[in-house]
Parts: sequence; structure tokens; C-alpha cells
Amino acid sequence: MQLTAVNIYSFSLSTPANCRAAPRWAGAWLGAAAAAASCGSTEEPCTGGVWCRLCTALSSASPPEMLRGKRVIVTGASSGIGEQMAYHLARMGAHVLLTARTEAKLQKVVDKCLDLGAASARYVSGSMESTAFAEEVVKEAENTWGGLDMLILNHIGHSFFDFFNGDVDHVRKLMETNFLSYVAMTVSALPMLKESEGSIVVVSSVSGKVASPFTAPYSATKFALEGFFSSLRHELIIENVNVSVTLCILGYINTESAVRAVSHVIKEAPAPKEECALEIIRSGALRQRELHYPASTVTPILLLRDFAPEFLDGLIRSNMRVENIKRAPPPQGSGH
Ligand SMILES: NC(=O)C1=CN([C@@H]2O[C@H](COP(=O)(O)OP(=O)(O)OC[C@H]3O[C@@H](n4cnc5c(N)ncnc54)[C@H](OP(=O)(O)O)[C@@H]3O)[C@@H](O)[C@H]2O)C=CC1
Ligand SMILES: C[C@H](CCC(=O)NCC(=O)O)[C@H]1CC[C@H]2[C@@H]3C(=O)C[C@@H]4C[C@H](O)CC[C@]4(C)[C@H]3CC[C@]12C
Repeated sequence: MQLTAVNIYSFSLSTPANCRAAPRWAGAWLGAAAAAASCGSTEEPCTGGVWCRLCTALSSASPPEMLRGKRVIVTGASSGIGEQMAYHLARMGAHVLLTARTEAKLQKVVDKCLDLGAASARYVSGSMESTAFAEEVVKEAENTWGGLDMLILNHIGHSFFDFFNGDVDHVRKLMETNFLSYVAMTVSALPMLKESEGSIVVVSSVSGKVASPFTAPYSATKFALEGFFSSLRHELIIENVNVSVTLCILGYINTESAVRAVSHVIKEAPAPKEECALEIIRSGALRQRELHYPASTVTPILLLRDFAPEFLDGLIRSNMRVENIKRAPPPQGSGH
């Protein structure tokens, strides 16, 4: 029998939610969700970093009304997890500003958001390869809403699931799209988020915590996100700035582009994008430090990373059908 991280270690730990500094608007959500969960916590206000019974109860509460009227930017919203987040936010009655490159897809997502009950829905199309575009999106939110409550950074540029072929330009371009644009949007949005005591939600991956083969450029961009945003979180706390930073560590999710890229190699079944999208929104609104989704896969991987890294490396390779990787030719002039 093939040993997999999923079948040997499929247990989950609930991540303690850090509601140390929940803002006024999250308070309404916390109140509603707490009532639904009837947790009867004796630890209010939560001091953060502890196993607060209120927070633990909330993490299994049903999708509440928390984002009604809130102003949310979602990047990479024309497909996959970003598209699903847009629909959840619309059902919750939020104002959404969506972005990606493909205008026709964005228009369809906006139309569906309006049908689902969004307070308002609009899009800006363009490529996040340019930090100027990243800043333009935030400007659009400022001009339209005069403020912002949540910034969800989710887009990724195209990458390959293959042996690294020496293409340095691809690494640079991916760093610009997957990392630098996240930094640029955050810098532009921070004044508005400070004002609203809002949230930054960064969609990352197990690839940003543990390296696996065939993802070298992608993994580098996700490790960069962890370094930058975890440092920023410290600084915001030191300066008493009430803006939360949630890093979402996702395993394999069943989006079209991911399944197309890896289903011939990765043996495990992907988790559902709809549930994933909801968990991301919930973790951001509850101001959790990190989301691990699906917890049954991600949490054991992170434990093994620290306690048995070589064993984990072997497990990762044995979970792949490496023989199905068809090497792409190296770029011209790469010396390979
Ligand atoms: N699916 C998975 O298995 C996993 C996903 N994740 C993370 O989840 C997030 C979403 O992934 P997923 O939904 O699968 O991705 P998709 O490929 O489905 O969506 C990517 C989105 O980014 C947009 N995009 C692509 N290139 C650019 C660009 N240059 N500028 C602006 N937008 C761009 C795409 O739209 P358009 O082409 O129109 O621009 C699309 O809306 C990513 O951060 C990913 O790393 C993490 C772990 C696992
Ligand atoms: C290669 C995928 C990106 C496909 C792409 O370019 N999409 C955008 C477009 O088409 O424009 C990778 C996206 C998510 C990756 C997966 C992930 O992050 C979770 C796992 C992490 C682990 O380290 C490796 C396997 C993963 C399933 C990983 C595989 C590659 C992606 C699907």
C-alpha cells in the first residue's frame, strides 16, 4: 500500500483564532456567530494566541451575516477560488471590487454577484505583472467607496508543474505577479485599512511552507509572501495598528487550472473550491493569523516539516507519479 500524508496522518487540529483586536465591524459578526454557536465563552475579550473557546466555537459556526455592507477587493476573481470568494461575499451582501486580466469573465462574475445579492459589484481588468496596475485597483476602491474593509490577495500568474528549466525571466515575472503586486496593493491600501481597522488576507499554499518538486518558481513566490507578510504583521502589532494579516495555507484545491496542471501527477484528491473560498473569508473576518485548509492534510504536513523533514520529503515524492512529468524544452540561451 502506498503511504500518503493523507491516509497516515489524517487528523486535524483547529487553529486558534486570534481575535485580539477585532474591529467594530467584526464585532457584529462575532456576536451573531457566537449566538449561533452558543459557545458560552468565559474568555471575552480573547487575549489572542490562547485556545479561546469562543474562537474555537466560531471556527465551526455556519456562514453568518458578517460582511454585509463591507467593502472588499478580491484579486484573481475571474476563476477558481477567487471567483467562489466573490460569490460568497455577494451572498453576504458585501460590496465587491473584482480584478483579473480577462474582462469577459469578470463581467460574468460581476453579473452573478449582483444576482446573488451583492451590495454592489464592479471590476477592473489588467495584469498584476505591473505594480502600477496593482496600485490602480486600490485607487479605484478609494474613488468608488472612499474606504476599504478587506483586501483579499489571491491571483497568481501562469506557472508550470515541471522540472525547473533554467528560465530566470519566468522566475522574475512570477515574483512580480505573485509577490510584488501583493506588496504594492498592501502599501496603497494600508491608509484605508487603518481607518476601517480592516483586514489583509493573503492566499498562499503549502508550497510556501514546504518545498516539493516541480514548483520551484511558484514555491519561491509563496515563501516570499510568508516572509513579507509575517514581518509586516509584527510591525502592525508593535505600532498598535489594528489591521489583521491572515495567511492562508492551502493544499490541493479542485480549481480547473490546478487540476489541469497536476492531476496526472498528484495522487491525492483535491479539496472543494467552494468550501475553501468560504474558509478563507471566515479566517480573514475572524482575523486569524493563519488558515490551514484542508486541515486534515496541511496540519500534519506542517508538523512533519519541523519534526521529521527527511521523512516528509520522501512522502511528498512518493505521492507523485513522477513518470508522468513530461519535461518542457529549456528556454533559448539558458545554458541547459
Ligand atoms: N488550486 C490549488 O490547488 C491551490 C491554489 N492555491 C492558491 O490559491 C489562489 C487561487 O488559485 P486558483 O483559484 O487555483 O487559481 P486560478 O488559476 O483558478 O485563478 C487565478 C486567477 O488569477 C488571475 N490571473 C492570472 N494571471 C494574472 C495576471 N498576470 N494578473 C492578474 N491576474 C491574473 C486569473 O484570471 P485571468 O487569467 O483572467 O487574469 C484568475 O482569476 C492562488 O494564490 C494559488 O496559489 C494554493 C494552494 C493550492
Ligand atoms: C501549477 C499550478 C499553477 C497553474 C497555473 O499556472 N494557474 C494559473 C493560470 O493558468 O493562469 C499550481 C497552483 C497551485 C499549486 C498547488 C498548490 O499550491 C498546493 C500543492 C503544493 C505542493 O507543494 C505541490 C502540489 C500542489 C497541489 C501545487 C501543485 C501546483 C499548483 C496546482
